[in-house]
Amino acid sequence: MSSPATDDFSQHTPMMQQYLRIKSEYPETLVFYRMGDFYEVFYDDARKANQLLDVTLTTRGQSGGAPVVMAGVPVHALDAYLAKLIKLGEPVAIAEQIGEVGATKGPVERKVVRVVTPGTVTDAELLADKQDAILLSVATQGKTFGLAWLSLTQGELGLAQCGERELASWLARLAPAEVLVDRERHPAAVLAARLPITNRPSWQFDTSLGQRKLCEQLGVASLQGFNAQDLPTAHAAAAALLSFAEHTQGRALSHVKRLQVQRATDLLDLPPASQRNLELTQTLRGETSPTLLSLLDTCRTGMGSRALRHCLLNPPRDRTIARARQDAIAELLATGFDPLREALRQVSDVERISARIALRQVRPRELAGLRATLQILPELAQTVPAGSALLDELAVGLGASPHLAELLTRAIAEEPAALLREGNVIATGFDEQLDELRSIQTNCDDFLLDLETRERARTGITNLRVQYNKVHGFYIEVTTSGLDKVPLDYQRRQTLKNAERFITPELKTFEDKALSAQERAMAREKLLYELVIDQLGEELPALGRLARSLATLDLLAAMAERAATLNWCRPEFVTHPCIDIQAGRHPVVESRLRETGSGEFMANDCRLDARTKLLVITGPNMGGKSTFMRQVALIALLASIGAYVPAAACRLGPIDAIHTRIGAADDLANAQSTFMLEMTEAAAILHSATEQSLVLMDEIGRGTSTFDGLALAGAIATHLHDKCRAFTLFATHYFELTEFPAKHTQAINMHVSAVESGEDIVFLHEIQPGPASRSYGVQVARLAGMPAPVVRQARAALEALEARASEDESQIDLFAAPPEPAPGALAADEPSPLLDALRDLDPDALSPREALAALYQLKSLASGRL
Ligand SMILES: Nc1ncnc2c1ncn2[C@@H]1O[C@H](COP(=O)(O)OP(=O)(O)OP(=O)(O)O)[C@@H](O)[C@H]1O
Repeated sequence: MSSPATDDFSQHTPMMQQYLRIKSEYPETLVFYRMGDFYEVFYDDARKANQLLDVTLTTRGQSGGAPVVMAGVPVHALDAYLAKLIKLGEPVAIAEQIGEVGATKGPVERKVVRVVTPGTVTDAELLADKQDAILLSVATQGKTFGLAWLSLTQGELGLAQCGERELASWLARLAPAEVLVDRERHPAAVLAARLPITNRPSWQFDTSLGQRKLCEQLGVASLQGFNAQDLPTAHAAAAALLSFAEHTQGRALSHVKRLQVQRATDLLDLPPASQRNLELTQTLRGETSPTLLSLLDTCRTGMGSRALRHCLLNPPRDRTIARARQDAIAELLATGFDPLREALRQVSDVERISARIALRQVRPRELAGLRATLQILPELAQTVPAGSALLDELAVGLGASPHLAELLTRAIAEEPAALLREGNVIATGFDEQLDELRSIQTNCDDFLLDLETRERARTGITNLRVQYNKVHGFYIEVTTSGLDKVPLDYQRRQTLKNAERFITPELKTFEDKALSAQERAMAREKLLYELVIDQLGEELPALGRLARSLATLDLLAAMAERAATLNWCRPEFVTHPCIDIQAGRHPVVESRLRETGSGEFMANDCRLDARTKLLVITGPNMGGKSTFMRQVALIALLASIGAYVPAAACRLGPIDAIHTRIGAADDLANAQSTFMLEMTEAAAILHSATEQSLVLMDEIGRGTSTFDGLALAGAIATHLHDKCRAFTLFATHYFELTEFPAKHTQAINMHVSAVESGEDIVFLHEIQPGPASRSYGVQVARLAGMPAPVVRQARAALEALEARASEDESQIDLFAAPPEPAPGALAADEPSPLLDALRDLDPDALSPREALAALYQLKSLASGRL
């Protein structure tokens, strides 16, 4: 049968009634119901578990007149199963036994203690070491989107608001593990990003509820202190976010005390296409290496790796942070970073351990790891060079809480058991009562030996043995041959094939004492552990500071190491617009060449400034155009995060965005053809690029017929040059575009060089001024192993085409200013201030004087004077 309806519980067994009640509160979530050493799942959940986890379906007894379909997973294997389900985007509610067994009539009390979802996992085993799980909530109000996100392990909240066009960038930048949306409204960008979605009821996306919850969470009366008061849509998202996070953790989130408001204008805009095309964290094939991140990440800790990924995807526009990081890296390079990196090897993941302390899920061995980290802090601090403001500040962060190390040393055993319920977690000497209870257990062996000797002497049974097992407790075992000597005070406990087992009043008294001592020791240990967590909980802010200091030190030391190993230089920031790179290299291509021994990378300059804003780059396929363009973008990005860059020298003015339009595969899943995708991305760039943006356009227009493509490429280049005035690298195979600079003062021609030797072609990968002389497509095809007859035919056809083209003298101006549209013929999507003003007018709300003023304004707009 499928899961029983919720209203007929009474026909079920008491245990199934309890289960069904719990399940009715989590109808859309798999419920893991604890029964002794197993978590059981029932009915439809069991069938799902059978499919997803390959666990065996069974039936057990009857309840409500039908067999109970169930499946189970052993408690010790829970993490492995959870990891699998989380990967599949399947949330799990964990119902534990919270009452004493046998304390009440009927089944032992059970309660859902937490719900594990992709965005709210905190278990070290379930999280990727180098990536944080971000839970994001998206609210929609009119055309505004509100974002609120939470990293449970970092204890940090984020808020932002954006328009529809920017939403995709935010999603790409945050890369959430789970997105909460109003079940009535699914924003298109969220669907397109194909992220795991969790639906929440509409009423939870409420602005005033969000404000209240945020204030409560942060312990403040107003959000003004965080500069977060004027973000109503983000507050609505926060309402749903905080409710969900509390619901999954089954408790308030006491450690979440930091709030960061991000405004799109604070960050360098890196749209999803740029992240993808520049292969920042993933290759175009979706692998994690080789990418910029995989090359940069030599961090020694998971905290450092996560901080590095975060800073790579969130480059600030303001250069203050970058300058501070550069100073720190310079200091580390001058003084040496190896001792610091060596010390960082011994550091455990303080960030995640702190979160698990806050959520009261921390395991004994994690506390032992925290203790070891705290103990080496003084030594680690010695390895941080002085002299840079940032390093000095971070060194102070390491000085946190010496008494915490002392508490953990006193309280936690040197090598604690993996789980609290295994005992031997609290150190000897920490608590008198616990020591006493434990000594009863240790003395147990002595007592049993002593009793055995005494009883052998008393009864004359020489092979009599005193023993213990879990099921029958303590007993005296006598083999059949000795049974006639058994005294009267021996009471039979169990009969075996060749022996009998007995108990005596003395042994019974001892058993009661020993067993209760064990139970009491266990309970005492649990209580003491909770008290230690309480004390640690009070130090969470200090632990948070420590985690951030360690993460940043690791990140800076890794950046210094990369700069030294890969021979990178410190970029200089200037206030005037320019991108001036001397002997720049593509870091990933360069290291690949080195690894595979395929030769040296050819370094190239790039000079863009107020006078030269657009480079038309031509040259043969495989010549290195894409590599050159990407390297310029990567260098600009690396500089923005404060890293050194792969160049001999580099000077950069302000940059607000990196836009890229580079060939991509068809996006079949979103039903977009290659050409449609190309135009959509190009349109987005033309709409948002500014004078401070860097734009890479690689072979725009190649997805359609030659004339269409050429015409579009010309018009797009003109728009970028005349209207956006962005720094643009424009690679193209259309030779006609080499005419562009003749008519556009801020554009110049560049080409990648190649030389012909006989029928072959040799790529020099050198960027030189001027247009390319020809495209060498046929030679490249020959290199690629094209059959000789095809190459011959193509060469002949090419010659004929070139001859015909040179006969046709008629010239078309590809770059002429666009003709004015006929009056009244505005395209539907073309912005018109006149129509906008007209639409905004509400005639019923105007006084006669206002109506007259409005009429004048409309007339001015119509004549183009406004
Ligand atoms: N500066 C360089 N030094 C050494 N090798 C290079 C350099 N630039 C590119 N290469 C090598 O040449 C290959 C092709 O480069 P790239 O893809 O940039 O060419 P392209 O001109 O954009 O070609 P296409 O027009 O076919 O896209 C790279 O994979 C790399 O191995």
